[in-house]
Amino acid sequence: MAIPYPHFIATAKAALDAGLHAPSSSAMLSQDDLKKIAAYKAVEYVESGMVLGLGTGSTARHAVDRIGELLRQGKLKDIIGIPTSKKTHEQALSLGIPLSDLDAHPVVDLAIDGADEVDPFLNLVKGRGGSLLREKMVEGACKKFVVIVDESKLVNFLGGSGLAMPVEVIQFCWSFTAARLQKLFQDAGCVAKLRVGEKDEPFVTDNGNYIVDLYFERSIGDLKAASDAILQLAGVVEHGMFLDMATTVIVAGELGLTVKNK
Ligand SMILES: O=C[C@H](O)[C@H](O)[C@H](O)COP(=O)(O)O
Repeated sequence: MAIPYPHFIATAKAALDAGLHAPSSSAMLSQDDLKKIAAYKAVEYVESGMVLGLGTGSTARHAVDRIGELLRQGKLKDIIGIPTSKKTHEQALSLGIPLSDLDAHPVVDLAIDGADEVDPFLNLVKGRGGSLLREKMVEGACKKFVVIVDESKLVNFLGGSGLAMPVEVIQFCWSFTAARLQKLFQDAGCVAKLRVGEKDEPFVTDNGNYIVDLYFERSIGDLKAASDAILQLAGVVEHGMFLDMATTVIVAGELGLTVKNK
């Protein structure tokens, strides 16, 4: 059940610190406000001394900002951040968050990150912003993975938004790999497209790879089977389905906050 904002805001110091005031109507909250509310709620899970996975994207950015702020205020101490992208690395550095990596810290206490889609079983699609491989490595190594979304990210089934399901592929013969991916899901009406960035050049990930976006007309059915089939293709590095990884999903919606636990 959703916690209505007036109640949440009256009881959550974090939201007040965020400069969010009890809304007289939900119309006062923008999508970015919702992302920020979810992010600040997630940061309540952070304790001094933790090794933290720092997510990527417009929602996770608020959580990283908040962690930096609490460190500056001395309300959090001895945090070590493991960034999931170059962009987050830069953001965390600029905030003075001490950073490390999985080589030095193979066990991560808690990761906080956004998602592009969340299904009713807390399976996710991630990577529409171009980060997925490092996210999957860091979030796969964490004891607790808190996902933060606004309610527009909720879907009945993965791929159900009609938007991309990203697959990171090596550059070599990417077109061959894209064709094989499309064939794999032809029953779901799959169309595979190379992601392009600025100047119509292929988008290149932090790891020097390309992304092939898969679009589905229908459900792909068994997600585990789909995941295994994708990963079996030589040329595929990783895909954006995060199955059975999230331990908590915090959803900020028009009517309030909902916390879903695995
Ligand atoms: O590639 C990007 C990451 O997977 C993001 O966490 C995901 O796309 C959600 O991003 P946003 O919070 O900007 O919607």
